[in-house]
Amino acid sequence: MNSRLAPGVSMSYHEGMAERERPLRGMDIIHDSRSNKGTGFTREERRNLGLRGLLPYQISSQELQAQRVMENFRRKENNMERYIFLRSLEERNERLFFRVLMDNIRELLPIVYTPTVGQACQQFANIFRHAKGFYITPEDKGHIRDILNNWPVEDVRIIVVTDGERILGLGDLGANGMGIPIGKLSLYTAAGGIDPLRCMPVMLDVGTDNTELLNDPLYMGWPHARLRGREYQSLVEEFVFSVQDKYPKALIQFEDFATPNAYHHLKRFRQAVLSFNDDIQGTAAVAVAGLKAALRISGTPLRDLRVMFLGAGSAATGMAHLLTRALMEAGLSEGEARKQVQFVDEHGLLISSRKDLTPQNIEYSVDSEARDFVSAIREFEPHAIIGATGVPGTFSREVVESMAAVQQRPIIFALSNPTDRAECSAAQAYEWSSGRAIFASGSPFQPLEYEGKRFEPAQGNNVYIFPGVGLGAISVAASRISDSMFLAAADALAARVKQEQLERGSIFPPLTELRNISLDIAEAVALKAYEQNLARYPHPDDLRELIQGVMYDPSY
Ligand SMILES: NC(=O)C1=CN([C@@H]2O[C@H](COP(=O)(O)OP(=O)(O)OC[C@H]3O[C@@H](n4cnc5c(N)ncnc54)[C@H](O)[C@@H]3O)[C@@H](O)[C@H]2O)C=CC1
Ligand SMILES: CC(=O)C(=O)O
Ligand SMILES: [Mg+2]
Repeated sequence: MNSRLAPGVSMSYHEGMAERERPLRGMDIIHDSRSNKGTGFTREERRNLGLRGLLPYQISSQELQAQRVMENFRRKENNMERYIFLRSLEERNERLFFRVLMDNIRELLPIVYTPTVGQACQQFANIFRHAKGFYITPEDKGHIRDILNNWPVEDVRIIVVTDGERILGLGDLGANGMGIPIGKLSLYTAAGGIDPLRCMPVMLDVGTDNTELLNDPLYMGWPHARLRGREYQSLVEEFVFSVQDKYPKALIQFEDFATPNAYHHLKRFRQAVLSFNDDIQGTAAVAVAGLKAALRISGTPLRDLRVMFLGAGSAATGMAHLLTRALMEAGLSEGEARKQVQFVDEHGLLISSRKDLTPQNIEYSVDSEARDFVSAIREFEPHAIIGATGVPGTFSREVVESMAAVQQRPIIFALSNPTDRAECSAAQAYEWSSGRAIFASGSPFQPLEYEGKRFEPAQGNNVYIFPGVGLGAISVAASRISDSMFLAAADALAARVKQEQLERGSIFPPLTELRNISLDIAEAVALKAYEQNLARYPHPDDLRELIQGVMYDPSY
């Protein structure tokens, strides 16, 4: 039993959580999205809360309201309209929004998340209706702790923060990137069962180098070139330590930072603060899980696995790092494991003589005659290629055919988001490999038929990982997040893949299982936290029951 408690950290998840809630009545309750039930208020509630006369007569069950929402949703003409519709629903009736999202996750995920959320970020200023989330600019320097008091919640547990510089594969979107923390946190609630009240989306609005945005009169961010260097780092530092002071139990998820900053923040804060980088670490866990499931199809032992990454930025190097750990668990030395991983980036194979390698690249650089992607594939004969470039078309026909020539069941992960940035489509991967590819993509592709056989392409996205990691970490008040937790998360995810799914070529469990997947991952992460002496709450009698007990239920 571990009962080390940090200052400000109480003995259990619920302790200290009660917010000073003002009793609402009448129109105020209807205008309060957290309390509002719309036509769902019962006759008695209508009498007691001063609602008589303010609502149409009929009382709708939440199920009926959800049905009405989905009918309206499906009538919308395009995905942006659907996105706006869902966000507006959230502003009116938060519980109904989450009910609908949880019950229709397959249909709604591509709207609140990739690909549509990418488009929503690009048009953020045009579709803006209602402030959501917390914005920090360089003008707040020295005052961040103060202004955090403006946030109306006393006990925040999950913060997703971005500075908007690398939004999906769409580049620098400045303050418009706020759509990403908002979207990720919707999934923390829908998949990870985190009460939305405990979630805080944050935009570190340090400007943008996107001149199109700077010249757009509708752009709403701090209208300057990006703050860089020391001033930038010290703003991030002030933010992190202000959050620690105000919310000592909160987990900070860094999201969509440009790679040098992503690694800088990870290195700077991972030991000091409960935090992780989703693009580096969450993506890594989903990739390792996907690879382990794919090897069940191809029959290759994990210790033999050779992987070639296209792209050598935060996502790819994060995956390589965790994969190396997984290979070491399978019995290889670190040196042997690294030899089974290679990278190709926009300048070709990462060879030791190159002068442009980052610290994360150098350890994987090789001595080879091959330079371009296809010749590197022919020489290395990888079992898997994993794309994280943000550049569509980079898994060309020649690339896929080369993979099909060296492997009977080539593993092809085109992980870049949104859909129009994917390295190749599902149809291309199946067609160019004569139906032999084991395929996954960051954004969803529809099921398809190839030569009479039905394929259900899997979505290899960190959405399978971060909600469970966050839930597990905060359920036991972990003091930090370790690599072993991500390996445990990957194993918990891979364990949920059933044989019949593998037969349809799908290497991740159905998205409809996201809540149970997150629960499994949370349990695995929490167990690791106890094992590594990183949990600050005492060990409960039944860990799974404890975690399940804190999961948010939007029903009324
Ligand atoms: N599926 C998922 O869960 C996730 C997907 N991603 C996606 O991964 C992509 C990359 O993200 P980061 O690694 O953070 O970006 P990054 O900018 O750090 O890395 C991009 C890498 O691609 C390389 N590259 C660019 N053009 C290339 C080309 N034509 N051929 C080969 N390599 C090329 C660059 O040299 C760089 O190494 C994004 O599209 C993002 O949406 C990121 C995180 C999670
Ligand atoms: C999924 C994700 O985190 C990304 O594309 O950046
Ligand atoms: Mg991301």
